[in-house]
Amino acid sequence: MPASPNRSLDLQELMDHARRSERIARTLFEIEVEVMNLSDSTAFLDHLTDLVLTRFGLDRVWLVLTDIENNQRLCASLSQQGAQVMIHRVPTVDFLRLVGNTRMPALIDQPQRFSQLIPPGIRQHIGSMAALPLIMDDRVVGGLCLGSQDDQRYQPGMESFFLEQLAVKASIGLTSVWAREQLRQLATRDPLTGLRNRRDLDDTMGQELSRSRRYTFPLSILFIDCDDFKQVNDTYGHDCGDAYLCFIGEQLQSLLREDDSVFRFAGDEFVVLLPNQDLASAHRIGQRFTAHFQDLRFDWKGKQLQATFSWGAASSEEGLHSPEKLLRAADQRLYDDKRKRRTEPERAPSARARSTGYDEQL
Ligand SMILES: Nc1nc2c(ncn2[C@@H]2O[C@H](COP(=O)(O)OP(=O)(O)OP(=O)(O)O)[C@@H](O)[C@H]2O)c(=O)[nH]1
Repeated sequence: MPASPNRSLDLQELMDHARRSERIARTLFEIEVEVMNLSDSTAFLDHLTDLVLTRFGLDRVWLVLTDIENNQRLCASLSQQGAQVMIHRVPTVDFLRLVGNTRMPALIDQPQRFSQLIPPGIRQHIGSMAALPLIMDDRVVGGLCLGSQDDQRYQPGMESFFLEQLAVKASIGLTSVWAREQLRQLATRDPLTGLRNRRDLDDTMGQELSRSRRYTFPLSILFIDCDDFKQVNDTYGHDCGDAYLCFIGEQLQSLLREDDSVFRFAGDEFVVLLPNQDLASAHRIGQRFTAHFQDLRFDWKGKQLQATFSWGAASSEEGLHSPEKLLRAADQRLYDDKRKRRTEPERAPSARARSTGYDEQL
């Protein structure tokens, strides 16, 4: 029996709908494949928002993050890594009041009523939007927001199956990439100072030495050890000692170029890696550190403490081509320096011998 005109139209509509669904499912799959192996949350979110924006022809895509504790660290990490994604912070109570805690996409065709969810600079461009809940460790941490100038594109009650899928994929992806990032952080960072740790130093030195051989440039290091640090702990307590180490780490880091890195080697010892710098420039940098700390005081509850340290330099240009040889040579020179400073204080006065006129000296 021939199909009635109405029936063939329904069938056509059905087929169009099926094709459209297939295209969306394929695009979602392609996006998932493109972001699944990214190694940090910045790359993941930058890439994801960019792909969603372009592949689905949206006008704006941004991230809303609530003020729960875990988000502070995520935000700090995103800003440190120079994330491009637009991030809008919203108090948790306001987010849940506007979007609800149903874990379903919120479809919004009256953005003026939801303006708190939209970064001020783009409010005039949003006619309708979808806020897809982002869930990490079973908590709503914010939303991936898709905005269109078209005020009909998202309307409450419309079919949202693919938006739900995108919300789940984004949540799973972000949770997994953030967990990997945290693990990496634990493995390579010193928990007290936040500096790179000794394990990372071993790996990085090996890589930098290979690079220095391949491209024939020197790799130099500075080994730094605080003077009389035990006295800081004994006099002012362990908390003060901890803060003192953080202070030294921050100061060293602030004095270095982008290519150079500072590591906490152990206790009160730090190592600075100077790729493409010869022994003479390592010496200049060591002297610069000493001069910088001479004029600086560490403030501990109103007491002004002077931080001093000894250092030794070593370089691959001296024929030291393994991490162990470089570290051993620099460590030996550091202790020569320390001994000299103690036996000949007038040549290199240590903090104990120096009169600074400040409240406290070490
Ligand atoms: N507060 C604090 N102290 C630490 C930490 N790690 C190691 N220490 C302490 O650092 C001190 C290092 O002492 P020493 O190796 O004798 O070094 P020093 O007192 O600087 O003496 P010299 O190196 O000879 O100038 C020890 O008392 C350790 O307990 C830490 O993470 N925090």
